[in-house]
Amino acid sequence: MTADFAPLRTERLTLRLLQPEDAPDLHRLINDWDVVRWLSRVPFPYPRELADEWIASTHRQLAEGAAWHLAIVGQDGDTEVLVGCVGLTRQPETRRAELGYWVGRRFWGFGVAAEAAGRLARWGLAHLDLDRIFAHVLEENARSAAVLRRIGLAESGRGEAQFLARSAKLPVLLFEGGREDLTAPVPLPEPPLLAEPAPPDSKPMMLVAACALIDADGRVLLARRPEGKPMAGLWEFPGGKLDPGETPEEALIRELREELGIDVSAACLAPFTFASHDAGRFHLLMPLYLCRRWEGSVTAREGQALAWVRPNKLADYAMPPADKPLVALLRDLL
Ligand SMILES: Nc1nc2c([nH]c(=O)n2[C@H]2C[C@H](O)[C@@H](COP(=O)(O)OP(=O)(O)OP(=O)(O)O)O2)c(=O)[nH]1
Repeated sequence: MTADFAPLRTERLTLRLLQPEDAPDLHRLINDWDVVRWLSRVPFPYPRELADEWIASTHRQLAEGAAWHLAIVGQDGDTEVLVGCVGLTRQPETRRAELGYWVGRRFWGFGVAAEAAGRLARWGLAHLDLDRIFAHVLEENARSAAVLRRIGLAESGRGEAQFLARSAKLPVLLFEGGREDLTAPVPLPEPPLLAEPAPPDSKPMMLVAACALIDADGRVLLARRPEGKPMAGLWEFPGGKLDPGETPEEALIRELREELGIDVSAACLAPFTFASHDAGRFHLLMPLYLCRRWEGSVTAREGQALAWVRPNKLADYAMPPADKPLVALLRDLL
């Protein structure tokens, strides 16, 4: 079974598919008691053939959508260097996945694990059907617990896990987090204010215009919030924040052209309903329009995933909390 995966990059690292040629380096790095003693499912000594088998199995699991185990590689001049591995394993029948990683001893102390694990976890929440990431670490593994905290997971309890290399069940700390915990800190843009000046202790109001595009079959277009934005991975109605001085219709015409490459006229935007939602740091006010006519064909201009969804299937798509009441109204209408 062959797998395909576009490498993920971070400031210093690349996360890519493991290749058969990585086996000797992988074996050298992992066949080290100081690495293996912290890992639950890895034997010690680590047989050389196991490196080949493991690499082949990562391709199978990735092709099946069961797990994404990747090589962490760094750059030493022009040479690529294997540093460790990081993986996400889907828990069957849930929207949860387990995060795991290890880093070769000579690369410890540089923040590699947090950089790689944080990147893969955020990618998973943005691109796979996941809502929660969990992990466990040996109770005495303070270094790894610190990594998980640094990427945004919080301790959720205690348990026990079998540690193969130690032939023992040992106490572990459980960690868990969702997209609100794991989103990389993205500075929140200044929300456009509806009325100025606002009383000093009131929440800023963010005005966002959104549109349900409806095709000839009565399907609704949803777009997936890309990695790096707050709530990455959730599905939403196309649209965005109003620029200063814009009307909601002008903002939508601009956003639909920028995001989807289509031309819509104000006359084709029918006001439908609105969301008024306490979003924590601001209050979101979002008029939702319906649009059945546009020019051009809908294309993902910003690399975002798009889905044309039948009204009775809208509930299968995880959406921001503000959208929930809108979806119910839309389903009743269509
Ligand atoms: N477009 C859209 N935004 C939504 C929906 N539901 C919901 O809570 N929001 C929130 C998410 C964000 O906090 C806000 C939209 O802001 P955004 O950052 O995506 O907007 P934008 O396209 O102007 O983004 P940017 O230029 O600042 O990157 O509204 C929805 O269905 N569609």
